Order: sequence, then C-alpha cells, then structure tokens
Amino acid sequence: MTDEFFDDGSMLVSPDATDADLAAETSVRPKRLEEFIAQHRVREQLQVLLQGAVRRGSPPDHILLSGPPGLGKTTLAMIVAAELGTGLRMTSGPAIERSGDLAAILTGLGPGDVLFIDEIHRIAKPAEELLYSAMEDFRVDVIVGKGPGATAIPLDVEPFTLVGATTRAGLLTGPMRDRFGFVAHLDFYEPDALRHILHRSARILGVDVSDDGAVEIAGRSRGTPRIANRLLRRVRDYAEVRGDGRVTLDAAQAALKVYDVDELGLDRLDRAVLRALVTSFGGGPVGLSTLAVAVGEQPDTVEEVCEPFLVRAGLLARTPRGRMATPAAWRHLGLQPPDSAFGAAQSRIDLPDIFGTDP
Ligand SMILES: Nc1ncnc2c1ncn2[C@@H]1O[C@H](COP(=O)(O)OP(=O)(O)OP(=O)(O)O)[C@@H](O)[C@H]1O
Repeated sequence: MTDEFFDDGSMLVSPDATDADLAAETSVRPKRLEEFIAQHRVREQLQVLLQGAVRRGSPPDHILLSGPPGLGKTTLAMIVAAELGTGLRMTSGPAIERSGDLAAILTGLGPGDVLFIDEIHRIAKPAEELLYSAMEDFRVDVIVGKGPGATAIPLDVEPFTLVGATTRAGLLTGPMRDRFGFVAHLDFYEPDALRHILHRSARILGVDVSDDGAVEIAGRSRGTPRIANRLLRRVRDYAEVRGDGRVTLDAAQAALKVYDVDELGLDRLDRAVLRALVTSFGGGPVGLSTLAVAVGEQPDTVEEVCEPFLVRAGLLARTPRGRMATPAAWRHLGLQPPDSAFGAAQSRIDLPDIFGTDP
C-alpha cells in the first residue's frame, strides 16, 4: 500500500467510515429530520410518511435507503426512530449469518421499534427468507431440530419498521425489494449543501470556520458529508498547530496540500492512476490489471477505491477495451489532450456499454 493510506488502511478521501469517523460522527450527526441538510425530496417524502404513521399510531411501511457510503443512510435510520419516538436496534447484513441470529433480534423488538439493517444486500439467504414473513405478517417460523424430526415453531413479532440500507440496490432480490413500501435513493451532495453541513459541524465542534474556508473544503469532499467532516477535522488540526486555530481559505488550502487532496478532491493515488493512464498509455484504453501494476497497487484498490469517483468526476471511462482518460483528465494534470485520443477510441466502442464492462 502507498503512504496515502492511514494505519487502519483507510484513505483520507475514502467514503467508508473509519473507527475515528464513527467516534467523531456521533456528535455531528443530525438527530431530527429538520437538521438533515439537503436531499430535499427524500426528506419531504419521509416527513409525510412518518407524520402519517405517528397520526395513525401504527408503524410506517418498511423503508429502503440506497446510495453510496457516507451520504447519510445510518443517520436517516436514527432519525426515523427519533421522529417516531421508538426504540432502535441496529445490525448489518454480514453480522446476520444464521436465521437464528435474526429470529433472536426480531423477537426481542418492542412494539413499533425500528430495526436498522445496514448492507442488507449481504444478508445470508436463510435469514433473508425469515425476514420476509417478519416484514409481511410480523411472524417468524423458528425451526427446531434437524432432518425429518425438525419442527417449525411460529413466533409472533411486535409490529416494527425495517429500515434497510444498501450501497448496491441492484444486488437485492426481487422479493426483498418488493417488501419495502418506501424506497429512497440518496444522491451525492452539491458543494453548497456540503458548505452548510460544514458550518453546522463546525458550530457543534466549536471550530471557527470562515465561509471561504468551508467552500474550499466542500469543493474537495467528493459530494460526501462523511469526507467533508473528515477534511474539516484535518484542517482544524492544521489550523491549531500551524495557524491561529481558524479554518480559513488559506488554512484549508495549506492543510489539504499537506494531505495531498487537490481542488477536485483527488488524492495522490487517484492522480497516479490518471498520470499512468495519460503518460504511460497515451490515455488508454488499458486493462485494469496493467494499470494497477503501473501504479503499484492491487487491481481491487484501483477499481473500488479510485475509479468510482474518477468515473463520476468525468475523468476516467471504463470501456469494453479498457480504462481511458477523458480530455478533462489530461487538462486536470495540466496537459493538452491529443485531439484524437478519447473521441477516436470512443467511436470504436459500443457506447451503451461504456460503464458496464470490466475487461
Ligand atoms: N444530510 C446531512 N446533513 C448533515 N450531516 C450529514 C448528512 N448526511 C450525512 N451527514 C454526516 O455524514 C456522516 C456520515 O453519514 P452516515 O453514517 O449516515 O452515512 P451512511 O450513508 O450510513 O454511510 P455507510 O453506508 O458507510 O454506513 C454522519 O455522521 C453525519 O454527520
């Protein structure tokens, strides 16, 4: 691993939560719907759903939240329980290995409780089937014994609301998806929404942040609140050690230079991938494993850590013939894209498959 990785293997601009994030996020996590910034459509729909349920005095439909990591799915699950005034039980798909694990959780729920299952697409098949009857009929059949002597003991479950979160909605089975009455997708945040989130977090953390400082950090946060809050903590450290403690434009720029996060939010590995594509392979197309060798990384790291953002930022294209740098990538590295590079290669490929194939 290259040195932009921290000790725990995470990266400064990775959307995945580190232990440090989880500890720091507790204080800045919005507690109620009105504190949840942006995502207006989802917020309004949830408000109607939850107010209707409170008025009727019965749990709302089950809720599925999809979207990339760090955009607020866990936060929204906590908010749902807070708005309903109910208990919250949290678990995750990979933690539920046997259906018995899930049966124990379900039968332990209080009336109206919210059960949050993160990464619900990773739940084991037998547990998933148990979940169907719990979601639909508030009942589970627990199998006791093995073989011909096995018997199913039906157990009642208190009416509850399942909030499922997934980063891969496409991996959910049809029967599972159909059992959610409310499905919402969280989108990446605009820089201005991140600016608001940064001001709010700074207020809670007691950090003095100027508006241009917040704008600068927001622009480098890859549309992700978790990254914005993490960069704020790093810039605050820098400002306290090297400056007067204020998070200003200058402090943000100087700190993020030290941490190697550029104006678009790319870190050193992202730029290494683009530079290898452009300088060693003339802009591509080049296969993933060749590209990974060129930057001294594992193909998985390049594919899962760097590429999602590079593709979204319009800097890299995944084509059936390999990875390609877009003209914007050349320009981001301060280079002039050759006239023919991207257009010519693109005209030779099947455009509808451009993001779908992984040669
Ligand atoms: N709309 C928002 N307004 C304010 N802060 C937000 C918002 N969305 C997310 N955050 C902040 O970002 C952090 C990360 O959000 P959260 O843990 O809910 O993401 P997630 O989508 O559940 O991620 P993962 O999929 O990795 O579990 C939260 O602690 C919270 O402080």
